[in-house]
Amino acid sequence: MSTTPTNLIDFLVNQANGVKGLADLNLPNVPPQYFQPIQARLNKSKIIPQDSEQSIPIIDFTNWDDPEVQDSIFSAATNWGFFQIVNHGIPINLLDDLKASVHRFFELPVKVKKSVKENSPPEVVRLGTSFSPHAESVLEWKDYLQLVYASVETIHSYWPAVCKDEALEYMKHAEAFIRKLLKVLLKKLNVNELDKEREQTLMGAMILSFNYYPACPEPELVAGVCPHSDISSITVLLQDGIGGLYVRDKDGNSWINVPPVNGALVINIGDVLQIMSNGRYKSIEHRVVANRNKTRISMPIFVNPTPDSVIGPLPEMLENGDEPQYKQVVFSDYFKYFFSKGHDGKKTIEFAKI
Ligand SMILES: O=C(O)CCC(=O)C(=O)O
Ligand SMILES: [Fe+2]
Repeated sequence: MSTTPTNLIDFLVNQANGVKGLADLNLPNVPPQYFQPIQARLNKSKIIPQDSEQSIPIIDFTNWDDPEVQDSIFSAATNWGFFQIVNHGIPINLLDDLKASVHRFFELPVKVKKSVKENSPPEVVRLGTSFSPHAESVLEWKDYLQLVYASVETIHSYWPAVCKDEALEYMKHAEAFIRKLLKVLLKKLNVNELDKEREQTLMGAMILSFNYYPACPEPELVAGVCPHSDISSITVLLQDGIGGLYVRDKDGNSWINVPPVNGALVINIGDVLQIMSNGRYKSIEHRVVANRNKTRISMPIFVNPTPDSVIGPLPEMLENGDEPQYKQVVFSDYFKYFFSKGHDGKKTIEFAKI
């Protein structure tokens, strides 16, 4: 019978087995390095039942120019910080092809993944497990591949062949959708034009991430992802049909499921847009639970500023005399701070608070 590898971090990280390699050993129990403290676990009493009044809004984007549609986006971003979009204009078959390519990538032999890990420049492709294995006290039950949306030449040189075409095709379509959505979100903050400089600040650096959560023998003890808010301006997430994403409720103590909706994209406001909107839009905490029987995948696009962008409340948000709640920060400093610790709820944004 298999046993837990003696040097777990070496097995997971250096040998590039990831938590998928651990799950493939079919151990009956989870190694203690994955045990969440009891008070941090998501038990049923903290989950709001699915049929309750409270659920994340679902918005049809077909007529995105229509003021009513724009109002519903504004209201979702203000009151929820999370919503789902259907009819976003990205062909459904591209979403399905992308999901298939994610499975293909993670099912590659470990030696191939190890070579991806060792031979890719980290500013273009990163393969990893958990969140910050060297900085966090408890590991997360997740592997990931991050593909930076760089120049076409760089993409062709470094994105892994098994998923390159699908990922690139998806990103080309997603980029057009993201520009429209940001236009709406900014228009509602009295910013009528998305000039080149603002575009760089809002969406100058995008990362497509593949998250892989293998089936877990003891899901109640672990976290797929611990509570955190994203540092992006927005995140555009495609999830498969398994489910497992939860959003913190306004009351602060309970969690609301984001149910998989076929063909939908889950949008959440990130810290950058909370800061730029001077707190009008909310970057809400979310987390992922592991599944006992099934592997789950999700594919977020982190729509980030370029590293040298300076982030702060938009002048338009201070015109009527409102006090700024946040100072100006360089995005690369904010990014470094986020990764210098484990996932830690809404703590990162303290870095920018006045
Ligand atoms: O897998 C998910 O549904 C969400 C993942 C997530 O929150 C993240 O990668 O930041
Ligand atoms: Fe997230």
